[in-house]
Amino acid sequence: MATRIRPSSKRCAVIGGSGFLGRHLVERLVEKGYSVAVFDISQRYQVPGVTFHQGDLCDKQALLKVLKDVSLVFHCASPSPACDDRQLFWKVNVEGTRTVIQACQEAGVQKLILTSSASVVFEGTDIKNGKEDLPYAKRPIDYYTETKIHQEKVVLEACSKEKDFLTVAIRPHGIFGPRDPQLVPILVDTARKGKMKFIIGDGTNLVDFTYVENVVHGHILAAEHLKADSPLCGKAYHITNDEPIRFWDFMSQVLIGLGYDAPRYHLPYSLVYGIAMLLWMITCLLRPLVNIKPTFTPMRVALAGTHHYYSCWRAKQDMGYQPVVKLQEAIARTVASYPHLRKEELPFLGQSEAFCISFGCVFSEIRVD
Ligand SMILES: NC(=O)C1=CN([C@@H]2O[C@H](COP(=O)(O)OP(=O)(O)OC[C@H]3O[C@@H](n4cnc5c(N)ncnc54)[C@H](O)[C@@H]3O)[C@@H](O)[C@H]2O)C=CC1
Ligand SMILES: CC(C)=CCC[C@@H](C)[C@H]1CC[C@H]2C3=C(CC[C@]12C)[C@@]1(C)CCC(=O)C[C@@H]1CC3
Repeated sequence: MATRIRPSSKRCAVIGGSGFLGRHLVERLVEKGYSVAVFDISQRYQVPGVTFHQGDLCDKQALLKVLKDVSLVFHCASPSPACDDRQLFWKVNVEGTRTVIQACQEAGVQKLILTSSASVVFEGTDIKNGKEDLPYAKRPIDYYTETKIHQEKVVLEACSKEKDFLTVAIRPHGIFGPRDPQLVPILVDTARKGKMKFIIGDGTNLVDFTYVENVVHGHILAAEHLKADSPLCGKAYHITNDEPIRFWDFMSQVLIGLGYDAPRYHLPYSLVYGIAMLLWMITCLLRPLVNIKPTFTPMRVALAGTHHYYSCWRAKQDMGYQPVVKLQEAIARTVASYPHLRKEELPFLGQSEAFCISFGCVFSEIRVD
């Protein structure tokens, strides 16, 4: 019988390595002396020593070519939550992840680290210091979350010491940092349209925002601690900054840092959530005709108006996790990394004019892409 030669434990692949988190992860892995192969549907950068493989993770043959001499795989690919395309989420996050597992097993990969999401337990109601044993959301708010739940289950169930295939899921929350295509750009876009004048709810809700380097640190620690006799096998781990902050204070600090005004007028949470739900249903009905993308989706409103912060005690205990960049330093670095999103000086608008325009915008403007 032919014996399989084990690839070095420092040979790894990052599926989704062209993305925001993926690229930060690749850069850190290279710094730490790993040899890295990136697998992604698109290539967006080049790093010396990193090999790029363009392909769809639903294509097992394409994956096998990359995974054949790799012992460790990070899977951080997903369609953007903003696309709200149920079929695509199922195809990539659930079916595609099954394909990733099969390809890993066939290629002899020993460890798979999944980027899941703390949102897998979020149903739109308060979560305070949530632990990993909270049940999965029975009624997930959006299709993205629905498929992240299935994806995490599939990966954790595949963990098998007998098959020499170990898995772990990292659940970050609200990742931010340089090059993020989502949080800061959407926030600035919303502010530029005059829609960021309102605080949803009383503004006291605490939330986790996690700096990308801390998320990367959690992934690498997980990879290095995942062994057959370790408690990590088949488990999920919250990775946060461990400094919950009021959602609206975080938004205000980023906005002010970039030269925009902080939101200050309050709107009742249930009113905004109801309107967001109604708008979402209308967009679904109209979808065969036009693709409308409302800024305030039910998920975003729920995230903006409720407490949702998580304990990372399990990661501290099992893998020695501690955030490496504190929140205030992380916000300062992030703001400094977006000079192109700074506010350009515009003619002065009176406070009452600004209020009327913004109030109208929030509820009436629907963007047709
Ligand atoms: N951004 C956030 O706040 C959070 C993100 N996550 C998770 O972290 C992971 C990374 O997210 P981001 O870096 O923010 O997203 P991103 O959109 O920047 O990166 C995702 C990458 O996946 C690639 N991809 C998508 N479909 C693919 C396919 N079929 N085959 C191969 N590659 C494919 C994309 O091209 C992209 O490069 C995702 O799994 C996401 O669910 C979890 C919690 C919070
Ligand atoms: C209310 C509003 C329009 C605020 C602008 C910022 C939002 C776009 C972000 C605030 C919290 C973010 C967040 C995610 C996406 C961007 C935000 C809604 C995720 C849904 C991304 C994917 C996940 O797995 C969970 C994230 C939670 C926080």
